Amino acid sequence: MSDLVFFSGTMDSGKSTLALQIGHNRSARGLQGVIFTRDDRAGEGKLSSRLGLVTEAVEAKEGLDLYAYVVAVITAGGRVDYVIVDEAQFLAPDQVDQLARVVDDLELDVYTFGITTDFRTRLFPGSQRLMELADRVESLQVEALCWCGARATHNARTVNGVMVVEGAQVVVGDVDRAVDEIGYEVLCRRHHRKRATSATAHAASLSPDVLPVTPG
Ligand SMILES: Nc1ncnc2c1ncn2[C@@H]1O[C@H](COP(=O)(O)OP(=O)(O)O)[C@@H](O)[C@H]1O
Ligand SMILES: Cc1cn([C@H]2C[C@H](O)[C@@H](COP(=O)(O)O)O2)c(=O)[nH]c1=O
Repeated sequence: MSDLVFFSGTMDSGKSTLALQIGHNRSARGLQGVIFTRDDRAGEGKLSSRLGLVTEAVEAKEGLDLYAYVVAVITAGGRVDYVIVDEAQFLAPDQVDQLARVVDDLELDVYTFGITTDFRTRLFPGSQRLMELADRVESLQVEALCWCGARATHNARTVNGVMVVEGAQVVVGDVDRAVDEIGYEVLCRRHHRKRATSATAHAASLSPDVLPVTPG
């Protein structure tokens, strides 16, 4: 029985690393997969992890029919044993339906990886459709942490270290950007609600208002 699996987690929780590991373990046993990605930080047609590993992938551009692509590979004499999709939050809902068809009609396992919610805590359309259709939704074992030490559950977008709540849903970026660039920071829900990033929390702790009063 084949499955559509959605591995979801915050940014920086090891999703791309796991995608690469799943692909590696299968190819080490002679299996062949199709790897899709969309808007990876490393560039078009790349699946990259912060651990430094990167592999070639098919860019799942807007309008690419993922089911038709896999069928075309098989029709051309290629072998497909499984499908991996990274940055799956960026897929259109139709493309997720096409992946479900790959599972049901071609009887292939499809492993998808992505963040569920955007910087405003709203579901990405692709992630919403995955949660609706997936046979299994799996959380990553290596949890990312908020600056306070709690488990990070949400993704904040930052400019100069300050959390912003206006802007386009999709802005490709990373968690370790220079302060003057648009960046991201993972936070627990409490600190996402309070818009308290590590930079603003650090600044507040240094503020004279909250410094302990010393006698004399
Ligand atoms: N220098 C490092 N040493 C060990 N682990 C690292 C290092 N840099 C990044 N990582 C690990 O890589 C994870 C991010 O991996 P990645 O697959 O790129 O995440 P995601 O795809 O979820 O954004 C981090 O959570 C951390 O566990
Ligand atoms: C929260 C949020 C993120 N993004 C972008 C930023 C990155 O390019 C990817 C997530 O990649 P990762 O491998 O999980 O780190 O998504 C975005 O476009 N909009 C957002 O709201």
